[in-house]
Amino acid sequence: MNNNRNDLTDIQNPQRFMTFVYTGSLAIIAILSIITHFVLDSVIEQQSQTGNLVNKSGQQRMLSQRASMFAIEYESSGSKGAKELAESAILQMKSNHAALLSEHDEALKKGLDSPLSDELLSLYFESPAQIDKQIDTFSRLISQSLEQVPTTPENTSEQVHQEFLMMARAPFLDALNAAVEQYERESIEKIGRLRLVQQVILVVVILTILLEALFVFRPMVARISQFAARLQYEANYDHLSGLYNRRAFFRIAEKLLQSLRRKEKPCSIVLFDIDRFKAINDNYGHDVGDIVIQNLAQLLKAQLRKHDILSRLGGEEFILFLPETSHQEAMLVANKIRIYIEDNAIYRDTQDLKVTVSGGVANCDFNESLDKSIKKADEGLYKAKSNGRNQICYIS
Ligand SMILES: Nc1nc2c(ncn2[C@@H]2O[C@H](COP(=O)(O)OP(=O)(O)OP(=O)(O)O)[C@@H](O)[C@H]2O)c(=O)[nH]1
Repeated sequence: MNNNRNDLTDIQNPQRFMTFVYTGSLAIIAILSIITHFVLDSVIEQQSQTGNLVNKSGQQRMLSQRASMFAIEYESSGSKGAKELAESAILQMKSNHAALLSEHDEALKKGLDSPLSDELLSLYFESPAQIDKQIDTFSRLISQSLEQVPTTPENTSEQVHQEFLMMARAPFLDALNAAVEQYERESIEKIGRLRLVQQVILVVVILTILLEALFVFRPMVARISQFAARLQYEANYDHLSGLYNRRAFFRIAEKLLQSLRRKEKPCSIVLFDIDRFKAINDNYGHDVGDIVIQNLAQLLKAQLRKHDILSRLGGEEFILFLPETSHQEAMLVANKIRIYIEDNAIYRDTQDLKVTVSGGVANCDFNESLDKSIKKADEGLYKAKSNGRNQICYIS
């Protein structure tokens, strides 16, 4: 028990310490959870942003085909509806193009590097794709074609028609296809990187929880158990002798007495008190007095049966509850102990220290309380002291 006491005394304020450790650990988990939440949030945001880019770039392909298809229809039929649909497709195409390049334009305006990858920059601005330029040319050609009055086939500008048709079929469509594929590739890479970050954070959170369980919660639970064990020990045991204290003695003896009453079995009380203990303290010091108490406790314990109850009532006074023992038997036991103590040194240093004890015996009357029986034993002890000490007296 001493070891436990040493372990616990290093904590000045255990309640505050445990609250601090507990809330600190939970705070770390909370912070990591918040980070995970934000990373997840940004994965979702990125997913929707990249999805949007891929979608817009895909739309460009469809719009180029749509614009050329309705422009041809307008040329051949003069349908106003076809003209409007072609114009709307071109407008939508320009607006998508502006949206796809908005971040790039913004960065250039601020004198910063373009956020677009080298591959996309090349697709938009360099030969052979030059999407930026091709969109411009394509929309201009479509607009020119729509400006013709398509009453007769002769009015149709064959050259313009051929040009945008060629564009819509080959280089422009190929460039737009390449852009969609590039956006898709970049989107997969970006989300892959974020997923990796998210997985790393998840592993860190799980590791933190495991480490906290091992190095914070486990030792904390061990300390709480030690603390509870210590409290329980102190509530029931006398710190000097290691015997039951007065409170525990009464609780256990009362219970035992009730059961013996039911079985109508006898039991006895013995009170022991060291003779002239004050002189031991005065002559050898209080520390030696303490050792005498401890040694006597061990000696008494060694003399008793397993079910006998021994307690230090206080000072140099000990009490014994002997179940299934008549007062005659109790007198024999008490005298045997008294003689043993008288004959053996209780403390050995430069010289042997011997002590004697006086005792009082009473039987537990089933019609009386435990207190009353103890009082009688105390009268016996008083009598033994008055008669010259080192003797046991019985009071009926
Ligand atoms: N060392 C030590 N002394 C204690 C402890 N508890 C009580 N005492 C001392 O025990 C002594 C008891 O003295 P008294 O009650 O006068 O009795 P006594 O000297 O034993 O004399 P008698 O009982 O009449 O034989 C006092 O000096 C107390 O200070 C303890 O835990 N340790």
